[in-house]
Amino acid sequence: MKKKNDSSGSERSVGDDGIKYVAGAVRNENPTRSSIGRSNLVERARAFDPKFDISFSEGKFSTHTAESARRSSWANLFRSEKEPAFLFVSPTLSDQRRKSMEERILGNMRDEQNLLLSRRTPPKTVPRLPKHNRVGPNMKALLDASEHRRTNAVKPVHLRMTNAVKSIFVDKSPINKYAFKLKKVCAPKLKVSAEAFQPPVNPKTSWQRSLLHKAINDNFLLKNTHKKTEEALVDAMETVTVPKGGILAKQGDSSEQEDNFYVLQEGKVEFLLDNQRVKTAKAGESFGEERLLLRVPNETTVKAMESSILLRLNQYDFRSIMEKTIAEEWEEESQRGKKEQAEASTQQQARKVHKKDTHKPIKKIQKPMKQKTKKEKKPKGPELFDPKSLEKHSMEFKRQVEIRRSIKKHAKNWDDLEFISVLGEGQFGEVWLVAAILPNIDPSRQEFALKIQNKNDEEIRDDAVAEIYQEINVLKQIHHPFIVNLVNVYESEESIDMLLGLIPGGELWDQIHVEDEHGKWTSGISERRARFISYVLADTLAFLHSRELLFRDLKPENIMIDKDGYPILIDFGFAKKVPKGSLTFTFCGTPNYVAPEIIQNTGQSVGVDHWALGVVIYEMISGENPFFCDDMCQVELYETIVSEAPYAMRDDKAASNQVLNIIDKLLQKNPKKRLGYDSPMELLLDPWFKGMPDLNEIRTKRVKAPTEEDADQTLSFEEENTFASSKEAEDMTLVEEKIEEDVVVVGELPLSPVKTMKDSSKWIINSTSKGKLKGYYMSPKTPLQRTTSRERRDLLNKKLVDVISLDGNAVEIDKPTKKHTNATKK
Ligand SMILES: Nc1ncnc2c1ncn2[C@@H]1O[C@H](COP(=O)(O)OP(=O)(O)OP(=O)(O)O)[C@@H](O)[C@H]1O
Repeated sequence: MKKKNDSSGSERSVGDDGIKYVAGAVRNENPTRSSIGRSNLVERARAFDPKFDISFSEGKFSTHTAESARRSSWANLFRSEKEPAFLFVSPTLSDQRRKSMEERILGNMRDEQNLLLSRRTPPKTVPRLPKHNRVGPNMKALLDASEHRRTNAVKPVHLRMTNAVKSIFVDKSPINKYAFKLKKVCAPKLKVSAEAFQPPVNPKTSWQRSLLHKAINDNFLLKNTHKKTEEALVDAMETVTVPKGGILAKQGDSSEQEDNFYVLQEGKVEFLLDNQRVKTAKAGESFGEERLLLRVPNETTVKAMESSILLRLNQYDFRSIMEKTIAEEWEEESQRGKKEQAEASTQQQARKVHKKDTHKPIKKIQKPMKQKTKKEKKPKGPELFDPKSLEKHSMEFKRQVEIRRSIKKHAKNWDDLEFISVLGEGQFGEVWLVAAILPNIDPSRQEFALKIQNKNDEEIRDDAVAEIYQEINVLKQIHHPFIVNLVNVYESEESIDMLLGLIPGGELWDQIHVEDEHGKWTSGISERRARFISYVLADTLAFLHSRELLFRDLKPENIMIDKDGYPILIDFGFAKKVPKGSLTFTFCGTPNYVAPEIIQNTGQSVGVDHWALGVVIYEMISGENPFFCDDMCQVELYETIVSEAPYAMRDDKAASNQVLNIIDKLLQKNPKKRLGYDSPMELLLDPWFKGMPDLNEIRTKRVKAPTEEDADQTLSFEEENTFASSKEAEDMTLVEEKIEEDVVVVGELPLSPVKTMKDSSKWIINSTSKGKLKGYYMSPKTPLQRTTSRERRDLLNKKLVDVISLDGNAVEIDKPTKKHTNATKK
């Protein structure tokens, strides 16, 4: 084990065995016991994985309040007040993530910033259980159990933990999953409609204007705004002066008055975390961009270090200006497009007439031609879902209609339901397993899920009740085999409760992240299943989009798996009707899944769901989020989504070229270039879905959904799907040396020879048509991983250009049957 001291006194360790370790720690002078306990931590870490190593070093840090702890990630660094803190990183973490974490955490330690975090946030104390007068049989016991569950519950955090951390720190009770539940967010409603909004114009010098333009163009959130919008934003900013010691923002404050973005014109400000300076800003710098997006608590207090002049923009003005100017631009663009199209068609007609009948008087030619209504070209591909066709063919569909009718008759009231257990927890209440007796249905005792949503909860957002009604309205309109079935609605003074069809297979999240009996977590599902689930989801989204509905909260928690292994969409709280050709603007969704245009406020259309689908596919394959890193705060996450490519997928994950390609196409930053923007068929006809069963067979569930047990078949499900993977990760440097030894270059490689992974006695080579090797190769001796980083691919390209022979034996190469396009991730 090599150890390298850095200037902070923290240590970094690199294992000789090729496994990456990072372990650093700081502790204060009074290292008594912590709630976790250092030795306990080491012991548990090693129980999880004997190779897991942790080293410690001395350092100083100051005390923390629960508030600062709450705002930070608790995945990598743990402490409780006046007690030791530990930094550790899962050995399964990819190089890139590890590096980024190391830089952030150790870098921050060097800056003497305190990043030390608390393990738990305080339990929720507000009881939000149904009132006793509404209690059905056995409810008392359930209430007690539920109360216990609640007081012991770990409040949902917006961050994911590395698997290693999960397995060490999370106790094994069923409440644990709530610890990982991602919180959804939504911006407050605008006070006046953007159309009616009159953007303010505050006078400014030309010097101030250029300062603001520069600040806008330097800011990840604002830099892509159009010229007109940018001018309006500059106009709207107002000048504020603060004396030395004046407070611009208070830590933890989430009031409307603090929804401001600032550009510092003159002076200096400091950012205080629990009264300790963590950062300063000088003239020309900006801060507070997160407050333009959402009403979130301030991370720090911002205080003027000297008398300062700032330019300020508030959230409502920002959002209204964006919405107004972008909607206008959008409208202008579409009018321009229509005009150009009409002109082109008139000219074409005129040319035709002119050609045919040149002797006719010009006047006649100029007469507006009656435009032939061109039959819209039907895109090639499967037909979109039509509920009527299903009504005719699907027994299950008919049964649902009967059940809905029967409930209206036999379980009209809440009291007619039998409460069985809690199935899940939502933001404003719980989801219960309930049963109703329906005499005309076989069997007569039918089980459902009851989503209880409290109207008077003190934590409830202003717009949340409207959201509940919105969800009900949307679900009432749509009937689809893969969208949760709304059976009935019960309303009282306290809550609005939705009786839903029971989806017994749990959330997709639970299938992606699985804990075995030893507490070890594995993440990711087989590509075969991921492909099936994605195909069904793409079809379901196409249906919603054809109804002009955006879902806006696609994530593994909102995709349930039914008894047959099919994915069902739940939670339509953010679904919104957006007419074709229009945009919507309000920031809604779950941070890890929001598209760049949501963050940048440039208008949302179908692309936001396609982006989220890209993230979900990435997560199903890799078990990780493509943009989120364990110690990120929300602004960093948003910046990564807007500006950076997804993380390279971990090398121990099997992934075909096709899946990497579709992820790339869905995670296009520009929504107009994103797969599915022009037509849902683009998505359904993507090469990754080639060979999928007929959609009508799927919609009527006549196709058996693949299970994890079928995972082996994955590799032969299509000849052109190339796989190369090994579960044992190899250290990159070792692999590179072996390439040098083993590879003999003998000739030219014409096209893409493809073999399945099972045939691992041969090299698997996948090249582009130009003869450059890019992508997959393996041998029994050197189980190389699919290359994931561009530098590494380039390096290998140089080394493995033409035909490859292993240990002197010529490689048997099959003649390719099909030409492969775009074989690797760019
Ligand atoms: N029809 C159902 N069948 C079985 N379980 C369900 C059903 N609907 C919801 N659940 C469970 O309850 C959980 C919460 O439901 P849902 O996501 O609809 O609530 P929510 O209040 O919108 O949650 P959040 O706001 O946290 O996303 C789900 O994640 C799931 O585990």
